[in-house]
This record gives sequence, C-alpha cells and structure tokens, in this order.
Amino acid sequence: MDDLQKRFTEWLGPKGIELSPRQLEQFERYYQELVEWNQKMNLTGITEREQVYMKHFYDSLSLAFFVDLSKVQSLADIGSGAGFPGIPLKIAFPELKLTIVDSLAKRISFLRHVADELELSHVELIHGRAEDIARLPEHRDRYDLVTARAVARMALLNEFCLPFVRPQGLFVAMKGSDPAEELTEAVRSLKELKGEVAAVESMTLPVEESARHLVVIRKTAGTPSKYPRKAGVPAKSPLI
Ligand SMILES: C[S@@+](CC[C@H](N)C(=O)[O-])C[C@H]1O[C@@H](n2cnc3c(N)ncnc32)[C@H](O)[C@@H]1O
Repeated sequence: MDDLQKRFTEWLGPKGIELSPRQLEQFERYYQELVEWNQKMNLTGITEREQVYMKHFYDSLSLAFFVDLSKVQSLADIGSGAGFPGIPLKIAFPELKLTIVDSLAKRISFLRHVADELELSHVELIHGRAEDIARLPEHRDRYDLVTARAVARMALLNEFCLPFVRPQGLFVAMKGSDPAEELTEAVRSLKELKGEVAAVESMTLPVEESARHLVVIRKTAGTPSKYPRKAGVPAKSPLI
C-alpha cells in the first residue's frame, strides 16, 4: 500500500468504509485505465492521482455516508460518464447489482473494459438516453437506489431518474454547490413524479475541503403513466 492508498483508507475508515487489499488494487487499476483511456477520449478533466482519489473516488463513495447500502440490492447510475459514482460504489460494495445508463457510446465502451479488467460481476451497461430507457418495463419503477452526479439541474434530473426508482426507493442527486435554488425550480417535477425530499446532506472533501451536497429523494408511489416525456420537449406546446 503506498502513501496515497494509505490516506484513502484513512479518509474512509472513520466513515465506516473498510477496503481490502483487492479493493484497493481495483481502485488503482481503475485510476490507471481512466488516465490511459483519457488520452484517446474525453473522460475527465481530473487526472492527477490524488485528485482522482479525492474528487472522483472519495466523492462517489460519500453517498454511503448517508445511505445504508447494506439495504440496497439494485443501483442504477444515470449519466455515469467515466463511471461516477457507480463504479467506486460497486468496488466498495461488491454485492450491489449495478446498472449504468449513459447516452455516449464511447463512455459505455470504456466502462465495459473497466468492468472486465476489474472483474466486476452483475454490472449492466446500457447505451441510451435515460428518458428512453426509463420507458422500458424492465427498468421502470425497479431500482432500490438511483444516483446521478453532475448530469443536469434538479428539475430535469427528476425526470431522468425518478421513473427508475421503485416505490419507497431513493434517488440521490450528488451536487457541488448548495442545491436550494435548483430545488425550488424542481417542485413541480418532484410532485408529478412522486418524489419527496427526504434530506439534503452536506460534506466536505478531504484535503481541500470543498463542499458537496447530496439531495436524497424518496419515491412515494409508482411512476404516473404519462412519464417520462422527452427531455427538453414540453408536455404541451406553449403555442397551443
Ligand atoms: C458531466 S458528465 C458526468 C459524469 C459522471 N456522473 C461524473 O460525475 O463524473 C454527464 C454524463 O451524463 C450523460 N448524459 C447526459 N444526458 C443524458 C441522458 N439524457 N441520458 C443518459 N445519459 C446522459 C453524458 O453522456 C455524460 O457522460
């Protein structure tokens, strides 16, 4: 274990996350693949090793500081990009059944490679738009937990993500800045999609201590049949 890996375990230990040597190896391999593939495709602007561990790996795992993942079987990560937060959560909690949806085929190819290299089982990778995939009965109202980090503002995120959540399941939006204003814009979509804000949690990253916020939304009932509608297309044309 090198110095950074030691610090990574020290950041996580007090939060109740213990990583085995194999899991630490998987994180390191993931880092190496990320940096290598980033030379041929745009995956992340963050490539310095400590920054990746802090801003991608630790930040992704912060969800587990607030949600009891031992009670979660199925996790869907929407707009996962280079795999955040889905892949770090899968490495740290290997029992999770992970589904990743992303609209960029290249990123899905990268994630297929990562899942193979890290020998991750029960990972389903779907190339498609969330609003289309959520229409399919095998994905609608199905997941215990749905996550999205840095994908869209809350009003649109609710439309992308809530249809995947089973009744009484959770959607967690992982945000940088304080989401209070975004949440006021999202009141209508929350209500229509049967979501209720259960908590807004905050935490700081280690070392640089920048703030992060997690909006925890509980789904109170099944998705109404008219949802989801196409992103960016109003339900009714404003001209009619
Ligand atoms: C800014 S990246 C964030 C990636 C990752 N969640 C993270 O935090 O690093 C947003 C990702 O969302 C994906 N995305 C955007 N709109 C989407 C949609 N409607 N359905 C599925 N994926 C979408 C993009 O392809 C991109 O990979």
